[in-house]
Amino acid sequence: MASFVIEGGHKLCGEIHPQGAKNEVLQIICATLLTAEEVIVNNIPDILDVNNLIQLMRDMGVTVAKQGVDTYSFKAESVDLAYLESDEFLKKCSSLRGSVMLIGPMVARFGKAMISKPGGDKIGRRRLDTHFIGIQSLGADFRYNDERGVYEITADKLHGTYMLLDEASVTGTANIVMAAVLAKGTTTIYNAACEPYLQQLCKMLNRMGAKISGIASNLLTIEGVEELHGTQHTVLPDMIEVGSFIGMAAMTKSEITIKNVSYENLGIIPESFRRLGIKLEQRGDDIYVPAQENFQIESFIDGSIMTIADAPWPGLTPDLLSVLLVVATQAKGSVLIHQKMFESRLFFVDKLIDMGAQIILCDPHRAVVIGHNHGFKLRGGNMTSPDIRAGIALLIAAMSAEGISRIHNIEQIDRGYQNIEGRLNAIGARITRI
Ligand SMILES: CC(=O)N[C@H]1[C@@H](OP(=O)(O)OP(=O)(O)OC[C@H]2O[C@@H](n3ccc(=O)[nH]c3=O)[C@H](O)[C@@H]2O)O[C@H](CO)[C@@H](O)[C@@H]1O
Ligand SMILES: C=C(OP(=O)(O)O)C(=O)O
Repeated sequence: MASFVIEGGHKLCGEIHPQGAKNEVLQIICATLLTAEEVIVNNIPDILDVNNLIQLMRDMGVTVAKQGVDTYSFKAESVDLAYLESDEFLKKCSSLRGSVMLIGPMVARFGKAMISKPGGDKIGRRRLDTHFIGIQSLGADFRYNDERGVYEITADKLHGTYMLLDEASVTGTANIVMAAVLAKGTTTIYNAACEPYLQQLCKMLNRMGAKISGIASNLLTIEGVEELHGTQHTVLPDMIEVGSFIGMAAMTKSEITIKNVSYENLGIIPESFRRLGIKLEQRGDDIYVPAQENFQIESFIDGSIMTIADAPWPGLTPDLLSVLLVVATQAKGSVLIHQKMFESRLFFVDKLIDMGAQIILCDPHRAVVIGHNHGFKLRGGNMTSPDIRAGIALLIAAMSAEGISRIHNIEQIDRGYQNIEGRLNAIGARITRI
C-alpha cells in the first residue's frame, strides 16, 4: 500500500489541465464491444480503474492498441466467451465497478454475459436492481450461481420495450442503453440518468449507427439497429477533477487557472462553489480562481443556513460533496452537507475533526460544517483514504494544513486521479509518494 507525505501550507500557482473523465471513459470502453470494427478513443486518463478495464478488455480477446499518449484503439472482432467463465475474469470484475457495464454490450452482441459482484468504492449499499430489471425487461435471462457467487445473463435476441427506471442510475442507464441499441424494436427509458457521461455515450453510439433520441433528457428513445460500426470519440474533461482543483485553490488561498474545462458540461458545479463564497471566473473555456484570503458561505434568501445536497443530474453530483465539505471547513459561516445518495461517504470527517475542523456528523448522511474563516489552520495528520473522493478531500486538507501529513491507501486516489502528485507539485504543492 503506497502513501503520500504532504508538506502543508504551500500555495499553488499557474495552470492545470484536467484529465479525461473517469466515469465517462468506463462507459465508452465497454461500448466498444458493440462493434467488430475499430473504435478510437482520445483523452483516456492514465488511472488505475481505466487501466484495469483496458487490461480486462485485452484478456477478453479485444485487440487494444495504444496509438498516442492518451489515445487507444479497440477492435472487438471476437470475444473469448470461455474466458468470461474463468475465475480470473470474475475476480478482476469484482475489483472494478465499471466492469458491470460489460453486461449490456455483451448480452446485446454475443447473447451472454457473466458478472460477479462488482467492486468500486465502499461507500454504502450499491445495488444493481436498476441494471438487472432493465436488461431483464429487454428479454434477458438472469441466473445467479450461488456456489460461485456470479450472475449468468443470457438472451437469444433482446426486444425493445418501455421502462420506467426505479432510480436514475448512472451506470444502470448506460448498461440498458448499450443493450437496447442492438435490440429488436424500440426501447423507451424514462427516469434515465442524463449526466454528460451518458450524453457522450449516446452521441458516440449514434456515430456508430445507433438511433438514440432524447439525449441530455431523462426520456431516451432507442430504435434498435442490426449492427454498429467503428468511430472516433474524445472523452470530456473530468468534471470531478475540475471541482477538486477549485477546492484546492480555495483552501490554499491560491491563484490558478484550470484549462479547457468544457464549461458548458459542468452543470451546477461552479455555482455550488460560488455558494460557499469562492470566486471563480469563466475565461473562454478555462476557469480562473483568484487568490482569496477569505470566502463567506451564502445563506438562503430567507436567511436560513445553506444546505448543499446531491441530486441526480442536472443536480449536484455526489462525487463532489467530500470536496465541498472540506472546503467549507475554512469558509466563513456554516453549511449543512447532505449526502442523500450514499450512506457511508461522510465517515471520513472524523479525520478532518482530528485535524482541527469543526464538524458535527449528524448521521451517516448529514454533516454540519462550521468554518474557521482561515483563522485557524488545520493540523497535519496521519490518515487512511477510505474512498476515492474522501481521499482527494483529505489531500486538499493536508495541502492546506500546518505541518506534515501522511495519507495511506492512496491506491484509492490513483483509481481516479492521474499522476496527481506530479501535476500538483508542478504548480507548487509538496507531495511525495512513498
Ligand atoms: C463508475 C461510475 O460512473 N460511478 C458513478 C456512478 O455510480 P453508480 O452508477 O454505481 O451509481 P448509481 O447512479 O446507480 O447510484 C448511486 C447511489 O445513489 C442512489 N440514487 C441514485 C439515483 C437516484 O435517483 N436516487 C438515488 O438515491 C443509489 O441508490 C445509489 O446508492 O454514479 C454515482 C452517482 O452519481 C457516482 O457517485 C459514481 O461515481
Ligand atoms: C464512487 C466513485 O467511483 P466508483 O463508482 O467507481 O466506485 C467515484 O468516482 O466517485
